[in-house]
Amino acid sequence: MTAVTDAPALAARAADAGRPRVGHIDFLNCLPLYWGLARTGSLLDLDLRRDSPERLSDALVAGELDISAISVMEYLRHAEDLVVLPDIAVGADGPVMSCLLLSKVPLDQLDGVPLACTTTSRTTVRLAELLLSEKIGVRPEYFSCPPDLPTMMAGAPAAVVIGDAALRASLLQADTFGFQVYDLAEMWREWTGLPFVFAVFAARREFVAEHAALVREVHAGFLASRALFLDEIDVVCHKAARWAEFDADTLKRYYLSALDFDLGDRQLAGLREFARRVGGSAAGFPADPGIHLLDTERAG
Ligand SMILES: C=C(O[C@@H]1C=C(C(=O)O)C=C[C@H]1O)C(=O)O
Repeated sequence: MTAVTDAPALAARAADAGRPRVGHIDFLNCLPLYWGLARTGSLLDLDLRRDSPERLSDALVAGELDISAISVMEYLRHAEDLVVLPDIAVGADGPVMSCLLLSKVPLDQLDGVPLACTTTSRTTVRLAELLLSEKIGVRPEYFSCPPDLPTMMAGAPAAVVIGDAALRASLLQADTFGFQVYDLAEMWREWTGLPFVFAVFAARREFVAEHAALVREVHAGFLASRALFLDEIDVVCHKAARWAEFDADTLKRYYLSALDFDLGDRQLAGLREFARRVGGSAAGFPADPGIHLLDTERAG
């Protein structure tokens, strides 16, 4: 794994350049952060890469980024190399609206049936597999597919989708394709009573060791951005509705009632419960992984 071995050198180079390399999920779910970073001017202090979650996850693990959102499955696999930023995440404590299982047949009929999984997700696809095997008692034939709904549904009666593609599928395309929509965060909540965390924000451990104050600054910038977004939510949703496919009320519902951007004790309990249920040698991480949180008071 050359990329991982080179990571400290890459991190040192980035810090020399003065701006940390930060990964940002290019979905509507992370618009709150982007809005705030742009409004406060913090955006100019970051070397920001906007990309889909699976690519950002790989880039953080490879040391091509210093701080990034990372899909929880990838975080758990590389928890030893990463430090989690507290109080911020992408999750839900009930229906999330954008991490969905779509199916043309009842879920208990999915045994042995092809099920298309979006290539953009590492966590939601694992959550779907967990719920289907443990809660519903079926084992479909999972295959990866780019997040294009016609292609996914041409090859299978069911699909797992996330992000904007999932919002589009449930809000705009369900009638055309004739599937039922199952919200995976809602199913998790009913099953466990806990919130679900899909992505955390993490910094590479050696980057924190060398640039703790900078990481704390970026973290504070994220929290301030989210707060500013919430103050200005009506304006943001009206502006975003001009170019997004969804109206302002739908966006506001997504940000205020569906997504949960916190990472506190309850969310960490949800994350640990997920690790307990899916961890083991096949997953590539233990059922009880150590979660290192950034010390926001002193050096990280
Ligand atoms: C809520 C969401 O959370 C996401 C789900 C992810 C995954 O399944 O791997 C990764 C990052 C997040 O974007 C979403 O994409 O809609």
